[in-house]
Amino acid sequence: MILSDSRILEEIEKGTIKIEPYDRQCLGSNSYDVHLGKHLATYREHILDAKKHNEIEVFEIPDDGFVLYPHIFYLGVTEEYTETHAHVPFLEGKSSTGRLGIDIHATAGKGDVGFCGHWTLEISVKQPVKVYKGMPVGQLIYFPVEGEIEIKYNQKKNAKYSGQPDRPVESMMWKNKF
Ligand SMILES: Nc1ccn([C@H]2C[C@H](O)[C@@H](COP(=O)(O)OP(=O)(O)OP(=O)(O)O)O2)c(=O)n1
Repeated sequence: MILSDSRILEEIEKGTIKIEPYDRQCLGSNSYDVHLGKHLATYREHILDAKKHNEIEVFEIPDDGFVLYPHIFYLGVTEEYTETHAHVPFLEGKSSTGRLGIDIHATAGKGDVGFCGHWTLEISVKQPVKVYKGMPVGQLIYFPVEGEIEIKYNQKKNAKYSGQPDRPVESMMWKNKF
């Protein structure tokens, strides 16, 4: 089951879903449109190492847009800060974004109950494409959860991406023990 527009509105009123900034126009029949924040980032090194802290270079998208290229992997961020306290939020692309050859996540679309923060986007493109800050880029959908959650994401000690700021956040895989 996915929450409908009226159910998303009810949860916003209850405070179990928070979306800031919020605009009623962005609420679809069963999703909420999120927008590209003003910062993008790329990794400093060409060869990444899953055991190491790979650092990123953050830069601002100029007012007249920024061209993304297929051979470069970008991290982006949603303009929206969200909190989801009782449902599982999923970040999906928009069809209009997909039709421009833009993927907004590499493998992780699922969020966690209790996630609070801006969403980091894992962006790759099929052909060069100019993007703009504030453009609609994805949509959040919400699934009800079966059963009690023992520990919500924002209560977990080792949650790596809790409270993400309005800038892209690099992989914290290096914090995993393996
Ligand atoms: N494209 C995405 C997908 C998820 N998230 C956020 C919402 C999730 O609640 C949080 C953690 O996502 P995962 O559980 O997939 O991440 P990890 O398992 O790598 O991290 P952790 O060990 O902290 O759970 O990151 C994000 O910012 N951007």
